[in-house]
Amino acid sequence: MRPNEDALLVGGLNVAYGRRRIVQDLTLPPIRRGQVTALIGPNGTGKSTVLKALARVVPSDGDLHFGSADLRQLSPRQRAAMIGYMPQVLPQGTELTALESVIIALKAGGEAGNLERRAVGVVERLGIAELALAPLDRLSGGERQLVSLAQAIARDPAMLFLDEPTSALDLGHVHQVMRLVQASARNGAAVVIVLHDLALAAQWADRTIVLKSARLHSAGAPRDVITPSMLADVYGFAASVEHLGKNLFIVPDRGAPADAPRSLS
Ligand SMILES: Nc1ncnc2c1ncn2[C@@H]1O[C@H](COP(=O)(O)OP(=O)(O)OP(=O)(O)O)[C@@H](O)[C@H]1O
Repeated sequence: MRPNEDALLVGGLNVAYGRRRIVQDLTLPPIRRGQVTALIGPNGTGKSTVLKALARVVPSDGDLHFGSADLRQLSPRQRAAMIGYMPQVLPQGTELTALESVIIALKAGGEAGNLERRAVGVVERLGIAELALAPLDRLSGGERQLVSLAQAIARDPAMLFLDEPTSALDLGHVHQVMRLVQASARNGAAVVIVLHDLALAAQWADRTIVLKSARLHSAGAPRDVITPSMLADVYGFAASVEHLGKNLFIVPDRGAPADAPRSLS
């Protein structure tokens, strides 16, 4: 693959859990700096697995390049400095405070200086300064998600990979987080965000990548990709779709066949 200074290039990606192959020979369109790319698709279709491979938290084969950097060759410290990753399932069983967890995230990337002040700045950006000294295990699900996002963005990484970062958040926090995610992209990060909420993807994403059975189904601007035929083909869901500016309305078809349980892809 030719280096592209402005994009993350993913080619011929293979990921397995033990002997179970999940992703085979997946090539994605360039994931550009400065843009928010939404990764969408049904349950079990491989979105989190792809994100983990990009974040280098699971091993993979294939090409993963960001500019001239081969992501598969990065040391743990280089990886931590370049990549911010927020997992779908948040770690449990830690007595760390929110602030300590952000300081650790800064240290992992080799940051020096007054890390406490930096960490306070990060939690303030997310509006969770009052949680700074709370042990993580005593936070609510949504609060914990906000702290996890603080850890991911703390180093202002060049690549930000977020797995359903708003799934536990209320309406106000959802939009606060999406504004922050968009600002990271506009500051030059390549952002990939797994979302189930297609309206959110339409509102905030510049590009959309659709996975079906761990394969690339389609990609492009949300209004070009989120269409009735995609919903039928990928989700088995009959609906009409209206894009009004950045707002998306999905109206299920009347008389659509009664929902039979659908097997996971
Ligand atoms: N640690 C694991 N070990 C074995 N199989 C796994 C593991 N994690 C995920 N899988 C399997 O890999 C497939 C893809 O899972 P993945 O979590 O990537 O899907 P997803 O698209 O993110 O799903 P969802 O939208 O439900 O979160 C599923 O069949 C799942 O059962």
